[in-house]
Amino acid sequence: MQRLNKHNYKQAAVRPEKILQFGEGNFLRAFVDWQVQVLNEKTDFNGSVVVVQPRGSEKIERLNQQDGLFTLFLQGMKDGKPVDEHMVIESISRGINLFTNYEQYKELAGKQDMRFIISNTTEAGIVFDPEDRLEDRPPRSFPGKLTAFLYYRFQAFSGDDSYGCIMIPCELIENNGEKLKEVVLQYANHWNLGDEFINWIHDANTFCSSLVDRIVPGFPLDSIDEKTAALGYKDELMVVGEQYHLWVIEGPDWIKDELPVAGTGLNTLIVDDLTPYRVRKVRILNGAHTAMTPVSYLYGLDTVEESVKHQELGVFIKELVDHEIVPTLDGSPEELAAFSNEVLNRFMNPYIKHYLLSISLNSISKFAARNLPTLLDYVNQTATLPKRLVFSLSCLLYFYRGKRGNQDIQLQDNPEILQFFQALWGKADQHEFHIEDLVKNVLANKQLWAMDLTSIPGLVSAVTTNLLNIKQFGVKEALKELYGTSIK
Ligand SMILES: NC(=O)c1ccc[n+]([C@@H]2O[C@H](COP(=O)([O-])OP(=O)(O)OC[C@H]3O[C@@H](n4cnc5c(N)ncnc54)[C@H](O)[C@@H]3O)[C@@H](O)[C@H]2O)c1
Ligand SMILES: O=P(O)(O)OC[C@@H](O)[C@@H](O)[C@H](O)[C@H](O)CO
Repeated sequence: MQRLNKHNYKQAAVRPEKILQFGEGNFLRAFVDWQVQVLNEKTDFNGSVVVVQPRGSEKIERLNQQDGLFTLFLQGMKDGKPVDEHMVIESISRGINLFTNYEQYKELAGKQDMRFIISNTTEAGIVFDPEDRLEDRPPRSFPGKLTAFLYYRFQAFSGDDSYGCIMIPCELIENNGEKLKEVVLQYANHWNLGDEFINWIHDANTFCSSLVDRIVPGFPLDSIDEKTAALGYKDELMVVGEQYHLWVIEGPDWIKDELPVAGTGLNTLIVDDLTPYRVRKVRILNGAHTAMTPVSYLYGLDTVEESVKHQELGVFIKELVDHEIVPTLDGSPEELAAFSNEVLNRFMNPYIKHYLLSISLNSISKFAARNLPTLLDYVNQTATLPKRLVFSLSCLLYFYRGKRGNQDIQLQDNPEILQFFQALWGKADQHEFHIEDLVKNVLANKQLWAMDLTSIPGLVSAVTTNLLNIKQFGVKEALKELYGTSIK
């Protein structure tokens, strides 16, 4: 069977290269590159995307072997109806391998049409690396690469303000635009690029913060044979996402002229302040994902859909959202309720297998970022503990023991975190350590939580009780114990 590329499929329309994209991953392809395709189809945007890989190069080679083409499956509810559609995305013109073709990257910086710079380099990507140098081909970090690109552009146009860029980072961190600008300026100083360049960064360039929302489980490993047979070609870059999408971009109003999303049907908003959108999305959607993962996985389930449809866990998750997350948020209760219902419906998407194990990547820092603020707000507001969130935290500690029954769990987190838990559980399992000591050790670790959680009244005792029940009777029984009786 032939591979998807321009010879076997069709040559994509040649369009000016207006967007540089840091990230070849599933999410950006199913979200940004799809949106660019919609803009090209429905407006006079007429632009294509050049992709560079923030780390490594092997995926860029794969992208070029397919001439930037890939198949996107969008599956889920749209306007109240189930929709299962697929399309070939043609908006990527090429990928540049920064290790072998760095000159192409420098040349691109000098092209007049280039205007937008988009990134998704995970929560770990927007960092300063003092070892990076301008002479590196390429600098290691994403902001190092970006600063070099902006400097080549500044030089190519002799500092002309008309040739600045609009940066729209998609990393799920607070104030991603501001953070990115800060690190770029740090490099500009570190590399002594001069005041003129620094002024040009301020005056000619715009750094927008943005918030993204679309569930993208990625490559359809489970159904690849079936999908390949139906398509009639091989596609190593196939990607599956839900129908729902939201992109909130915090930036000046004039961006609407350059990114003409109005009237396209895209749920892309250009706003003055994205804080309310970010807080509710991260706390409700990501918070529920992260909180359900250790509970459901240890219960014996594998996917989000199974969890929210499960007789007992479905109730647990809904109550966790409705009674513990939502009441801590500012905003109209009706709007928050509508949003959380929509999220739970999206989790029930029958087309999408979203594996709990894939969500479990870096669960400790995710719990700290997505659920701990809720837990603290709840305690401050009610002077009681949110029992479901605390149960989730207890399951999380047990999850990091690395066993579901007799099966090993493929834990994915920083090696130091894994070693920390391994050492504690080793001692607890050998009875050298009481469970309460393990709990105190974990909750007191400021490197995990940026604070000492043992100071929260009653938390050590509640987590210890849960953990003893989980260890002795399993999650199912421990959950019943939590509710006092069996939950319906
Ligand atoms: N998949 C989703 O449903 C979804 C939805 C919204 C947001 N996100 C966010 O996207 C990220 C994952 O992206 P994906 O789902 O496309 O996964 P992916 O593995 O396909 O892509 C990850 C990308 O991040 C880059 N990367 C990883 N670590 C990096 C580092 N330390 N420095 C620089 N670059 C790095 C990789 O090179 C790759 O381009 C997560 O941070 C997640 O929060 C994902
Ligand atoms: O992608 P992660 O690993 O940071 O988090 C897992 C999910 O919570 C996340 O991917 C959501 O599906 C996404 O944020 C929805 O927009």
